[in-house]
Amino acid sequence: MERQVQRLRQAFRSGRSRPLRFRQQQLEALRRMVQEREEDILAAIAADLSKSKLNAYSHEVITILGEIDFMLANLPELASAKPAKKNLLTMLDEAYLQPEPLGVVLIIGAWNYPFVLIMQPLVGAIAAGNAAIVKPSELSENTAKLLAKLLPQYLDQDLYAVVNGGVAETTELLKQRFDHILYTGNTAVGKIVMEAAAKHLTPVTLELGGKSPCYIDRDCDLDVACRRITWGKYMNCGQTCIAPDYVLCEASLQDQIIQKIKETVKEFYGENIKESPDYERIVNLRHFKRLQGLLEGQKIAFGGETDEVTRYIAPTVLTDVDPNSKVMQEEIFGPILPIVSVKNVDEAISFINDREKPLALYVFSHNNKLIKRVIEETSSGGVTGNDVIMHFTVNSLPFGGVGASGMGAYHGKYSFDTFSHQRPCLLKGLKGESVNKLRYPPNSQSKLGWAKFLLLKKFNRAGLLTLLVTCLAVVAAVFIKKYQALSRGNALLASLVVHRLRWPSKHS
Ligand SMILES: NC(=O)c1ccc[n+]([C@@H]2O[C@H](COP(=O)([O-])OP(=O)(O)OC[C@H]3O[C@@H](n4cnc5c(N)ncnc54)[C@H](O)[C@@H]3O)[C@@H](O)[C@H]2O)c1
Ligand SMILES: CCCCCCCCCCCCC/C=C/C=O
Repeated sequence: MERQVQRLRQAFRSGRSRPLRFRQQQLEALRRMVQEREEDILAAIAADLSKSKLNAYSHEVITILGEIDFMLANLPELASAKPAKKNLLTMLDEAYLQPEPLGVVLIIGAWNYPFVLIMQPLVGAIAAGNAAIVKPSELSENTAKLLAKLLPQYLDQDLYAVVNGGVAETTELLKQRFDHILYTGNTAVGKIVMEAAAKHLTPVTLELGGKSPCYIDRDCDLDVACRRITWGKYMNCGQTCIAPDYVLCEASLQDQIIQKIKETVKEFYGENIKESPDYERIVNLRHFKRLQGLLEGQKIAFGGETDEVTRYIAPTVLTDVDPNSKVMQEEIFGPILPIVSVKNVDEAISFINDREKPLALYVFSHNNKLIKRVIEETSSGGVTGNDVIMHFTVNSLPFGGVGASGMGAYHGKYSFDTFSHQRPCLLKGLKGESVNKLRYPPNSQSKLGWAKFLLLKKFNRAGLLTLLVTCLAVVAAVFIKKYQALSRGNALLASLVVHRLRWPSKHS
């Protein structure tokens, strides 16, 4: 592994990944890969998650094609130097921010959206001019194998590599020095990644999880709210980082919500959910058993059927859930939706704030003020009001967590920024030493006065007077220079000009 990282570092140092044309070519190659190998990609995702190819396309492929198109359209602007504001001491100089690639970056993906969670960060890393190693999740082994086969066929092999494997291989990989690590997965492993990164002072982006709450207000269109929640909760069989984890609402709303979600489940997946091409399965037996455990002792409003052989768990709603029960202690990451009743919005806000900061927060209400209030008085990675999941699809919004749900963010411009260093540059000329004397020793009270004026824009009367005299001296010097030049050229014309120049001074 050490040699692999060294090989990438050498290629990065050659400077090959930096020219914009090269980055564009690699992104175009990535797009070609997605288009030409679409069938293989959909088949791999389908095999990993028992997902229909249509769903694999709309959940994963669309996102990546959109991200590549965005980067290709915006790369020149994103990579360009941005002028910076200057102070009085540097107003004649050039100040700007120059984005530069970080070097060799590591991207570790999770299994639940195995293609998106590797490819979307990779697009950002390439766009920003880095070399990259990607480590797909071993739990989504079909997509992992396919990525290891396809990426080297389309991308520069010295700059981009795929490492496959589980804990042992990832542990070995994390011993190497990287210039940035973007990790997607659970919080416990996030801590392991951060600890390993700290040994090399490597910055990290941690895309973690958490329990994303969904508050439904009394003043709300429950039909619409329940339809949207049903879609976001049971998509990918609940195995979505930003799925609404649980519902908070007033007790009087519970029965209606249960009824409406039940009807929507039927509308979406039919009478026989097991037969629906749109309903996925739990990724493996360990997660299946974990989810079964979360159902124990709960009041099941509907759903709850399980089948170990196919790892099927029906869309399920739990009612009157005790906030201290197990299902409310860990991220569910499956098709189980607990409803917890609260007295009002104040109690909902306290409930959210008493727990770790979630990755997403959802509020449904006709009352915009209430939505804004919940946003104002809580914290979460992202928010969608009156819908779920959809903030993920807006690539002008950074995607990431806060507190226990992660740090840093990506998507669109934010991916480019995550994998770049914004290098501050100040370019000065070699003239202007008279001004520079102000900062050279020996120091004096008057120099300090100038420094205060130039850097803090603070001045006293004496300072103002000195400034006025200096300005006049500068103006006089310019006039004298002009006069001398003209007198050398044409004495007659010069005398006329001098006459004119003198004229206003009489009246000043
Ligand atoms: N924020 C996001 O964008 C996002 C997206 C998807 C999933 N998630 C979160 O991820 C979690 C589910 O993913 P998961 O963790 O089950 O996925 P996972 O099991 O696929 O693990 C994620 C990655 O960590 C690696 N890994 C596992 N154990 C490790 C160890 N001991 N040392 C080093 N690396 C190790 C795996 O090989 C894998 O590549 C959920 O909490 C979910 O909310 C977050
Ligand atoms: C025609 C339907 C288009 C629907 C588009 C919705 C796309 C949703 C994509 C969700 C992807 C979520 C990825 C989340 C990662 C965390 O687990």
